[in-house]
Amino acid sequence: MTALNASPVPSECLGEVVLEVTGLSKSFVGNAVLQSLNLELRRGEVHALLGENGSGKSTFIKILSGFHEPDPGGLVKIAGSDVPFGDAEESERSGFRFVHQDLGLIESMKVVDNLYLNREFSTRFGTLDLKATRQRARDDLARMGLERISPDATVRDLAPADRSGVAITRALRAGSAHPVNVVVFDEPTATLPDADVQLLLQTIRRVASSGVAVLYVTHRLDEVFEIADNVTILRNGRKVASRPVLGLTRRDIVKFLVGDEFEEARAESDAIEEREAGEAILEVAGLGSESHLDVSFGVRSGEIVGVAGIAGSGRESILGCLFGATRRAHGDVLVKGRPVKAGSPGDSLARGVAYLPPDRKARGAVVSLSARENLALGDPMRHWRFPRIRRSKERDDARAWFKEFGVRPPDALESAFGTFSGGNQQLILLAKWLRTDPALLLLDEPTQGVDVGAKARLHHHLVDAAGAGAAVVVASSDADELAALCHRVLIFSGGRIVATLEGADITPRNISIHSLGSATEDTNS
Ligand SMILES: Nc1ncnc2c1ncn2[C@@H]1O[C@H](COP(=O)(O)OP(=O)(O)OP(=O)(O)O)[C@@H](O)[C@H]1O
Repeated sequence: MTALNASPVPSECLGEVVLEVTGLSKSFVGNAVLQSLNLELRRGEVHALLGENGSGKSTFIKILSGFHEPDPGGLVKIAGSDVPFGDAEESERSGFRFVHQDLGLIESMKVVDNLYLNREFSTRFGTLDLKATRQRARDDLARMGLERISPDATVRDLAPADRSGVAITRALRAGSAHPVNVVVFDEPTATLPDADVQLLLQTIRRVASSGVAVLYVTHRLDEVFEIADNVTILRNGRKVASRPVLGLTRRDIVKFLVGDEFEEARAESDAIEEREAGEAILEVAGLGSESHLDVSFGVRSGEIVGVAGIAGSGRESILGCLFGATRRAHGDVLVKGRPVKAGSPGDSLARGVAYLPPDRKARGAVVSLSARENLALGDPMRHWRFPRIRRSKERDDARAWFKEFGVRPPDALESAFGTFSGGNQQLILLAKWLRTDPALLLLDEPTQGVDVGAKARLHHHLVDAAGAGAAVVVASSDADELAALCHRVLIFSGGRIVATLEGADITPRNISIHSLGSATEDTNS
């Protein structure tokens, strides 16, 4: 067995219970978000943790990491010893390690510096022993099967999976005084392109087989079947299932996840159908930017157009550029036949363009304002009647959107945006823009971190918006999402549109093949 730990676990210990969680609960101001959770994790297993948005997954992880204290009465034991609550150092000492979606790497620095920031090895004269530090980096990366990563590479230049690999290596680096027992991955593949997902899953498998238990939080069901031995499913803070993956079907898992809403969510998703396209809403001609070369396309009223492509293809930045959030070097963007000024989000907004950026916390919302206030930001004067804004009308309006979108908790209108779970934040932001009846809706990764039920509801709202006459453009790394939603899919590669899929040709497989195929041609040329 490969030693990832400073003190490797003998192979006969594989299968031993390493984590025991008993009766763990957590309430926020009387709202019970985790209720009497019992869970066991064994050495060598990958244990998937699933649950709809707001079901309590992050709260559980935050208790394990020492960030939250649970309600009295719960117990967490690791390798037989009680873990004290509310103390991050104790959590690390007990052998918990965490790899969050936000990897926490300093992108402008080298791999070696990220791995050992403030933990370099020193010579006997007290100076830094750079040679020894670099060798340790090489050894630690090799233990993870990541020999391909140079300690001297700058993190920014690494492929996305390798960036995750560096974060994992850092979490498990040798030389730590405390053994590693449980590694928690929080949606590690959410922002990874398909091609990188496999590489990362291999690394995670390797971590588990070294004798630690892996807790793997995800919304992607395919990954559960690919990597997990066991799965636990939370609904509304309660465990509804915990069992081996073998023998479960995708349908079983979805049923556990959404309960009775299952048939409803499916029916909504099936409602997506072809519609007659109307007048031209968006016309893009010869657009060029730092990441784009001569991009031209149009979108008509009633159409939902997808944008696909691997990382670096131009897919991630085209919508921001159309909206004016980033620089346009040349080319024209017309909305309803009238030119939109380059680099001017204000002009785009004035023409009825709404933009949902991919990074909702940094650019999409004001996290300290309430959900109601964030909703109102899209159209702040809607309830203005001289001499003031009618707050009760604004509240009624927000309540109706919460209900319409199934935001949870349903009565938390006045809670700070930052206290909502990731998926519910996304629903609130989408509602904020749909509320403005935009002519053109530009959505970057609209369902990242959104669970299956909410995703179907969100898609349903987009279909409705298109049905009511909006033009919708969705850039997504999720081929299933584009295939389920779009009338047409533009495939980007090397900053250009290299293929357009329509009708029956829009399948997840075709989207992936075209995205990757064009990328290979580009590399060869
Ligand atoms: N600090 C807080 N104050 C009040 N309520 C909170 C706080 N943190 C979380 N919650 C609530 O607890 C519930 C569970 O949230 P949690 O973040 O654990 O869900 P999740 O399963 O991780 O969801 P997602 O998949 O969307 O990330 C949510 O209803 C959320 O609004």
